[in-house]
Amino acid sequence: MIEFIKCHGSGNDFILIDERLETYSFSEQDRYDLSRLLCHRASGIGSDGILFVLDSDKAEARMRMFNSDGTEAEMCGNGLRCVARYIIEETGKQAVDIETDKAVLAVSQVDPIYTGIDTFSVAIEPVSFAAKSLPMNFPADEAANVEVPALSKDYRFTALSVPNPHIVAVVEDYQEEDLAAVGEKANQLPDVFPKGVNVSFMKLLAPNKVFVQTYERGVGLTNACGTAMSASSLVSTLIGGNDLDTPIMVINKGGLVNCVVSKEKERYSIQLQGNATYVYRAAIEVDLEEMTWKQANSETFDKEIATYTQLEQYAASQI
Ligand SMILES: N[C@@H](CCC[C@H](N)C(=O)O)C(=O)O
Repeated sequence: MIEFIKCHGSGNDFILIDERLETYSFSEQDRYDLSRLLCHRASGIGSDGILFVLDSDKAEARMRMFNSDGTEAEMCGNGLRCVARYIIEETGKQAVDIETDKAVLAVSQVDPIYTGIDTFSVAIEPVSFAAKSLPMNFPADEAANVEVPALSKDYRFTALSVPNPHIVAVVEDYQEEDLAAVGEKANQLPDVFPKGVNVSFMKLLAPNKVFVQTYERGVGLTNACGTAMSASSLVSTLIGGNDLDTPIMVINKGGLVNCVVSKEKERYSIQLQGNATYVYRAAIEVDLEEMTWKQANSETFDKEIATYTQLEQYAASQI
């Protein structure tokens, strides 16, 4: 029997499982199997990934994030906001640290980005433009607004890790199929991106306002990707579209977030601020040998779902 919360950040949806609550004692294979079984949109619960919450000796808790294909990511921005809410509500503190794969990150509850939406801010770091940090095999140390001939002749990309790997193209307009095709191809080029890569198309809408959509490694097209919106905000700032230390409104297919890009002694960091909405809480019986599951009970969060619909409508009106 596994208890979980179905939640989302900007429509990027997750199954949050607190491994500390029960003695689940998942093995690495179990986490891989659970992700493939439960995230499946047709035969599972359906989600972009699973957020496992664990004990930490460095922070209030630890987050591990698995994509729907069972691979583990170094970081997940929208997911971290959901885990931030969970731990902040559990501890009653307004700010805590959460351990992630590559860093211990500060998270806090902040002023709402939209009326009635509890809002959480998470640090997105470390940031690196070194091609090897993704890793990306590229003839120069950095790939800033470059053509990647093996990938596409139509777009130019900037590569950065935050710390999961991203490439961002600034586009005027695009068809979703084009993003899907480029994203799929990028994740079939192990000679260029040995660990795969998240691919984003960003439109500059106005000063401090952008639209971002992402083909996520291990998932495919998603409503939003928090680390991608953070990476894109940084890229847009570097090309002069946005200001440092100023909220950038990032519209996405599932809503909107604010990203604040800062620079201290040549080091960039980003604050990603947005919703962490609970959709329902449930318990399921899972048989990992048979790879089957069945739902035992559930409780939905109707009020916050309804409030989030208003934010979605507002976001759509901003494009
Ligand atoms: N949706 C996430 C990122 C999830 C991981 C990504 N697919 C990867 O493999 O790096 C986010 O909100 O950042």
